[in-house]
Amino acid sequence: MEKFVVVGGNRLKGTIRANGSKNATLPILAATLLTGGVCTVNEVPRLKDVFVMQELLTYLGAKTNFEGNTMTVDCSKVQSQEISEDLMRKMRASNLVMGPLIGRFGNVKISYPGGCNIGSRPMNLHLKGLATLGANISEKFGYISASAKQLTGTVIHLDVPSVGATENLIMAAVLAHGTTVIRNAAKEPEIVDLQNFLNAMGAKVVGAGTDIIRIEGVKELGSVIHTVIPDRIEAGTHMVAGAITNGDVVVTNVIPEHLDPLIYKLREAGVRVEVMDDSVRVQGTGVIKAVDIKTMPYPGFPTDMQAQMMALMTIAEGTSVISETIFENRFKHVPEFRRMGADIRLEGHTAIVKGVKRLSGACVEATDLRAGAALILAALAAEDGTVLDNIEHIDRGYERIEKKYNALGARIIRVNSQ
Ligand SMILES: CC(=O)N[C@H]1[C@@H](OP(=O)(O)OP(=O)(O)OC[C@H]2O[C@@H](n3ccc(=O)[nH]c3=O)[C@H](O)[C@@H]2O)O[C@H](CO)[C@@H](O)[C@@H]1O
Ligand SMILES: C=C(OP(=O)(O)O)C(=O)O
Repeated sequence: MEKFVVVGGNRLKGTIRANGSKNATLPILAATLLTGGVCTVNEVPRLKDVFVMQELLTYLGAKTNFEGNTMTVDCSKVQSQEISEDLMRKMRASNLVMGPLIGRFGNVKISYPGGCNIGSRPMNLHLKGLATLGANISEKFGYISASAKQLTGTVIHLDVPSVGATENLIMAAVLAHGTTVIRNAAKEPEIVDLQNFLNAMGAKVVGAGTDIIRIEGVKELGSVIHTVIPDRIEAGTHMVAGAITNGDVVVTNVIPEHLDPLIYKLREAGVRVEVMDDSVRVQGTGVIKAVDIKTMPYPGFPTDMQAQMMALMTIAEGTSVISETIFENRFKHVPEFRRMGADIRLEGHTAIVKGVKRLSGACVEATDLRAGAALILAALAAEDGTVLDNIEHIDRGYERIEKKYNALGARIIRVNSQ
């Protein structure tokens, strides 16, 4: 078990590069299962979740090679086979192998990936969509089986714009017979990246980035070389790091448009944000004003930035109202912030954050990935030292975050604790 010891109070200054997007990489790696060709994927972040996806692909018979930030995957020898609980439970996003496996092989059996710390995260929309495409679905003893002689294109209307369901259904439909239309699809940039990856393999997908996606089935897909988009959530976290320490931070390798909801909120909060072609500069102005936040599907304010923004609001002037509308249990960081002196009241899915002058260091726990990142941010701004436990959650989504922040003037030490 490892912990972070964070010595707060240093202004972060300098340039920091965001990696390729975790949430774009995971479906893209799952999509390599759709072809017998060789897929080369650049800008793959070296994260725990990515290693789990690599392990899953290898288990299914793929040959993978991961050097630097490039992964090559050869799925020519892959067979669809039952994936057991121990592998599926390692990561929620394991469910993304479902669409490609049924699409290419006509059958898939996986253990339920289960819920997680931020909510119950059901799979009903994935399964309903696959059934609409013609799959027979059964659920028994925590396993989901789906099979179909040939999936057939159809119209699927999603009750809510689920990112994962949209991705799984696109991947299932690319080799289906005929045309599939997904309505009320999720519009996240990661779905556009998946579309670009699939089309480069020979698929015919249009509409990603809007709420109607049209997929014309093709007979087979081939080899591809693709570069993953920058991670807007990692970049956003670094931007808040600049703001919360009253620093001056340039974040490179970003697509600024993907950061719009955050850029506008930070400006509203009194932080200076300058947008360049593929970088953003965040400068503290000595004042942080309270702003209200409501998480929404893209292009709304991302739920994956809610905890980090709450960290900033804990030391804002005034009272901020933060509403979480995507996940029912994504306020587990609140008691941890309170340990650091934050003044936060919870009313259902809303947090009322009354800014305090200063946070103080404490022993706190990362309850999930973004909660952990948010606690690092709070600790950077706090008086005294903070000890942050359960940092394996943070390693799921940030590659050696302490190294990156220390290069900007932070003091974060990774320690082994038994
Ligand atoms: C690997 C990855 O890309 N993860 C992201 C993805 O997760 P993920 O794809 O799991 O999130 P979804 O978009 O599916 O979830 C959105 C909402 O839909 C609900 N839902 C989802 C599926 C379903 O079958 N039934 C159902 O009710 C969920 O409970 C949640 O309330 O999008 C989330 C929302 O932007 C992000 O927080 C995650 O970081
Ligand atoms: C919730 C997240 O990821 P996942 O969907 O993989 O749990 C996240 O990246 O913040």
